[in-house]
Amino acid sequence: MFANMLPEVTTDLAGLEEKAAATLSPDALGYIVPSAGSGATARANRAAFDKWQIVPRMLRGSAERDLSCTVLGTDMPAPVLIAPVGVQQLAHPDGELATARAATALGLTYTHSTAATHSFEQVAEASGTGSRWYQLYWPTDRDVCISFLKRAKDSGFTTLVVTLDTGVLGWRPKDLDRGYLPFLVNTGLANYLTDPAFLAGLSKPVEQDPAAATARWIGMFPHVGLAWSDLPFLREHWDGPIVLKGICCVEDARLAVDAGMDGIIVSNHGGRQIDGARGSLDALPAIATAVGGQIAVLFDSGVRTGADLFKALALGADAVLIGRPFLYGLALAGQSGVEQVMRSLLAEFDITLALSGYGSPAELGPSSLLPA
Ligand SMILES: Cc1cc2nc3c(=O)[nH]c(=O)nc-3n(C[C@H](O)[C@H](O)[C@H](O)COP(=O)(O)O)c2cc1C
Ligand SMILES: O=C(O)C(=O)c1ccccc1
Repeated sequence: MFANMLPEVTTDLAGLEEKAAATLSPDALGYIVPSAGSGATARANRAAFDKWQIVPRMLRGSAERDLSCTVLGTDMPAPVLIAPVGVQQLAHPDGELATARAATALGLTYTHSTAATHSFEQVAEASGTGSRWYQLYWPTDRDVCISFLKRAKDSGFTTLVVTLDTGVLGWRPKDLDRGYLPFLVNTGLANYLTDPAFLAGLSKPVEQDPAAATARWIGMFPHVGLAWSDLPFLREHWDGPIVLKGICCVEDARLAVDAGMDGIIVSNHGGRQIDGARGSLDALPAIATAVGGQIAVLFDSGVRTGADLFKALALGADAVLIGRPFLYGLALAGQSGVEQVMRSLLAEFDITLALSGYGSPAELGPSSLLPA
């Protein structure tokens, strides 16, 4: 009888990458798993978690834990979200639709990437009553930007996440050596190719001149010149909460507060952008101390296990985004794979809380950890 209780996707969260790697095409593998340059930032992300150890407390546990929380008006069953990840069809043919469905099934918030392989409207339908946020890659074309914001709002995306660390794609040798741009562009343009403002800039239908569509996208994606003074434009065109993604230091966190932002995501993009950047978790404590309580402080990069969730929350994160692990679940078993990975993460987190003497994530704090 126990045979049908065996998990389809491994519960070994730290071993997911190896399992998923075996199912991915060489293009997908080269794109999803590696990081920028020599991989130093990705290693720093993991090393940052190993610098902290959990201090378990005895005889004060709660028989029932309550993991729920509210972040920027979004109710969450646990302080965990699905990170924005582009081109998810590389991992599985159902792509973002499977991920959005899995998020809805678990009550988790799904964050829709501008570089998705399914459009706002398709994802909204798949997500149904589920909670959804929208991640903006701010196009240099003003009309396309405004159109994206409007479509996201009309499709029920409640919070805007603005990614600042990808003004241009990082130096990724594993992709560059395979000449990866065509597959990235061919799969990752769903939002653009369904956008009236994007299509209005093309002189021929896309089918007749796909290269022109690609060129238009390449022309508007890089946005290195963005400045703090550009942010009021977003307030004009977005009436919900706005969160800046990619914050790595206290100075920028303070500027986000000064700019009237509602939250930040402390993140180095999973090590995919700058090679040799500091570990994301290394940046978190000082940022949380400086601006926590004034704006929402979210975190990602390098989280792999429930114990990692515990550490990030103890160091001041209000909630944590999960990147590659859910993508590995998607690669292994589509919607069900995403659900299994996220369930495992949440279960391990709950067990870690229980064993350490906590009844809820809000009880975690600096005294929950000691330096290793
Ligand atoms: C394949 C892949 C594609 C990504 N695409 C996006 C994206 O479109 N927008 C974005 O803001 N971040 C993107 N990210 C970064 C994630 O949102 C997140 O910051 C990162 O994956 C967290 O690190 P982790 O993978 O170690 O959990 C992507 C990450 C991966 C692995
Ligand atoms: O690869 C990424 O990390 C990413 O953010 C991205 C950027 C452009 C298109 C697709 C994904």
